[in-house]
Amino acid sequence: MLQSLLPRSSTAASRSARALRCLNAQPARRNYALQAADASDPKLSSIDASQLEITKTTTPRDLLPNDQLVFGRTFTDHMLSLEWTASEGWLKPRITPYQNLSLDPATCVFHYAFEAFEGMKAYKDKDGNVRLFRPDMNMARLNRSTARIALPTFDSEAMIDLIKKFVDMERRFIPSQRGYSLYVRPNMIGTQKTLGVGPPGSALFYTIACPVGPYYPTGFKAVSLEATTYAVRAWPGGVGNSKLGANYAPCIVPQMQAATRGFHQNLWLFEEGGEEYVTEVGTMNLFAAIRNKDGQKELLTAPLDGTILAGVTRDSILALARERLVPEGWKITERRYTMKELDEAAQEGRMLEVFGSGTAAVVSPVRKIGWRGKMLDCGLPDNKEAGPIATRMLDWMMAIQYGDEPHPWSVKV
Ligand SMILES: Cc1ncc(COP(=O)(O)O)c(C=O)c1O
Repeated sequence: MLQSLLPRSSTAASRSARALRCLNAQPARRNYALQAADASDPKLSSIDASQLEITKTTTPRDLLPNDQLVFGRTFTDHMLSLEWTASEGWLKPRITPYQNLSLDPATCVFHYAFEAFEGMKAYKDKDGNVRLFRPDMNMARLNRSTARIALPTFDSEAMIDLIKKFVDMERRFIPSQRGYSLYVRPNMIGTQKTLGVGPPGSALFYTIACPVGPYYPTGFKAVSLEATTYAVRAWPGGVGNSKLGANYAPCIVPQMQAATRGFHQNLWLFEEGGEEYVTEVGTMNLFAAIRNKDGQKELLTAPLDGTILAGVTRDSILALARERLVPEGWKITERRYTMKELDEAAQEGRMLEVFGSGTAAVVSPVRKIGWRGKMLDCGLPDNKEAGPIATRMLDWMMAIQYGDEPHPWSVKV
């Protein structure tokens, strides 16, 4: 047993030593986020983007009519790939025709879930320019995720350059209409052929992309959530703040069970000291707008304590709220809050609105939350599908994403 836990090479040994130092360096309780991957050996994370080799497809795909685009079903012509080995680091980047991977059945990703991914979007602006939204945030998060599972880290800037080149090659797949975009899925897997449990000696980074339509083709649709009280998604010291494939498969059964009771999604709680803290939804962070007991309007969301994903949309909404809602008298808070607190606010008529935030929908208004046999009314009038804050946030975010409002978050490819 001990043998199988030992690193396979001195490079792997120094990588695990660094990872351990990261873990041991965690200071106070509840600050479990791993350090950024800049602790890694620069030689093993550097990428030479100038070596990019491009092989264009000879069989370009037909474009689907916009109304037939389904998230994650149809992909573009090409993919970006980079292989990594523990002895050589990142090898020459390649853009090739989209193709199957060929991996040995003993490859470690299939057995021990060495996989981390990202989700980001490219938008076409009114002048035809293609724009990525805060790709630096996605790459920083992927580096944190891969570092957590002993996969290699990488030079974010060079990777963004490569992703820009890839997205630019696929620009014909991005419809010009407002609401459409290209969903970009960077992914990293451990590719070493071994059943030994240890840090992978080789890895593959690849990025694929699929054109997607507007999340709300006919306007907002508010959702219902069921607070899950019999299962936990993440816990202090765990990996809930990493975007690992292994975090998603276990969430499907509670999601299906919520669906059998008529809810759109389940809401993850974390119970501690007899309190049930609100954390996040399947693929969204959660915001609640309440009038607090002092009479002030407060927009609150769970803190980055290691148990939730640090959403790029969450961060953007917080920044916009601090810039644009605080002058209107709002208090913006990242703090732990409980179902009891939401229930009280709902009963006392202080619940203003609740919405999820994520790359897919930007904001997803919530009408009600089922919790321990109760149904919390989140404050939306029956004839409305979204509250004013969710509506304004969507407008503000889209203006930046589609380049209508010049902003440093929107990066031209
Ligand atoms: C678990 C989880 N929480 C939150 C989010 C929202 O993150 P982002 O705003 O970066 O899309 C996602 C989506 O990636 C997610 O999978």
